Amino acid sequence: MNSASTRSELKAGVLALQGDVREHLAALAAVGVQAVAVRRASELEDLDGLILPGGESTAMDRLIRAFGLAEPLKKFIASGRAVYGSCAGMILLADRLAEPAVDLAGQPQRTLGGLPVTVRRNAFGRQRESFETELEFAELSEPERPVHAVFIRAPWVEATSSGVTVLATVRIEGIDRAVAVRSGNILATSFHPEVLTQEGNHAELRVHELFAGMMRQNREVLPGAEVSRKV
Ligand SMILES: NC(=O)CC[C@H](N)C(=O)O
Repeated sequence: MNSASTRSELKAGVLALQGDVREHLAALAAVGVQAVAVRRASELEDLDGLILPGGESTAMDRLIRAFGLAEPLKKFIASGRAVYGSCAGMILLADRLAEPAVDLAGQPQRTLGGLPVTVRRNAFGRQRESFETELEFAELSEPERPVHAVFIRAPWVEATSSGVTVLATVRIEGIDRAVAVRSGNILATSFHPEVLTQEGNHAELRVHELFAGMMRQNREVLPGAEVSRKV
């Protein structure tokens, strides 16, 4: 039997259709999690968790539909296993988009949903398309040490429903904008802790550690829940 609950090592997938897949695979490996690229529904079966990487959410949405992955991914998210979306991944996890992109046929982009928030794409405006800053981030190890956060045409969380915890904010024009949130098994950040700095180190590994902790906790909450883990 090859189910998540019978393996001692945590195993996480990174959706590998588009975006910064390699960086997330490397960050997971760096925190001691077995990491695999996911392109097919069958590859979701024995995972403890899944990362939706940064990239371009409209392109990812198109590829998700083209590969028949929308329903399997929605089921995975609903199964309670840990899911983490960075940047475009946050957009894909949002239940609602403030201003979804519209394709040539006039169709608004769709999301997978699961995270009960409203997300605004490319929210920081032209002057701040890409920037780096130090953030306070709740729930991380060494909470007094700020997170080095890299934002690239990033979204923010504009509104949250109850049950959503805001873990980090950035103050823009006097308003604190949520850039890291958690709701149950779902974690999302507007920024990219997985990217490499000029020194070749990950910008931040503690977010992936938090994600690994969510996977570990899940194993305790859902011991031997093989049936519900099947996607
Ligand atoms: N770095 C990113 O993932 C950017 C997200 C991108 N702006 C989008 O809408 O999908």
